[in-house]
Amino acid sequence: MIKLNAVDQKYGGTQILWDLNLSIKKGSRTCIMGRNGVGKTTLLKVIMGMLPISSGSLTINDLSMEKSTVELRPEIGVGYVPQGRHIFPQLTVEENLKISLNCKRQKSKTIPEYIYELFPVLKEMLHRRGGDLSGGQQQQLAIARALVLNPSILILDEPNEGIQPNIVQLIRDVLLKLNKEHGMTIVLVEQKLPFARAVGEEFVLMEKGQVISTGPMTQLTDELVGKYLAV
Ligand SMILES: Nc1ncnc2c1ncn2[C@@H]1O[C@H](COP(=O)(O)OP(=O)(O)OP(=O)(O)O)[C@@H](O)[C@H]1O
Repeated sequence: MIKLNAVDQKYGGTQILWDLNLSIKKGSRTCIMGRNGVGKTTLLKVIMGMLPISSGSLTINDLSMEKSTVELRPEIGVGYVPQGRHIFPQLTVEENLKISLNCKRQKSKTIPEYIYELFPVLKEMLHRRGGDLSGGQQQQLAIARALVLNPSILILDEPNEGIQPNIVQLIRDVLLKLNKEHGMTIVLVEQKLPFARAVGEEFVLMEKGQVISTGPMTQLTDELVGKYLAV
């Protein structure tokens, strides 16, 4: 369970998140939506401990996280796939994956086989440099790298940005499988409505740094879409 209560966040003097309240259930698939610049990425970075909060509280699995840094997230089972992927271009696919194994939580020092079952292309390209992969392959690598630590919560920031349709489908299927078969909590920022509807079972709508509506995806009405998502 991830819980934010009355969270404010500022970049220098500019306040981005305002009195933000949010509760994400264990085992759910939650899609955070809203127009460009409303604070979706900032919210994920706050959850990840990459940005400090000015006031309010953040708990993950009932642990108080306001003061804890990003390094603690893998230790408590939170995986993150950042916007833009951020893989290491000079390292091979295998080296990119093995970097996660340095985390203390990880007792085994081998890459779990199920990762290659989810993303077979990575096994074929194990010794290729990350920077030489296509955008879609890099995105698979970014997700796989987060999965190496067997997280119980996986947080993804626009995993489909600039990705071709067949890889978008693969990512959709992988996220559904991780949730349904591994019980993983999935939290994603997604702009594209069809993908959000296919993967999310809960929606969170943001506007001007606040959560203004939440509920089951089936209740994301055309009126809400028109008001808060349509450009
Ligand atoms: N490092 C920063 N310093 C100052 N302001 C920032 C910084 N990063 C983001 N912002 C501002 O914070 C606001 C929210 O940005 P954020 O990236 O969280 O929005 P978003 O909803 O994820 O947008 P998008 O859909 O375009 O990715 C924007 O006005 C942005 O310009």
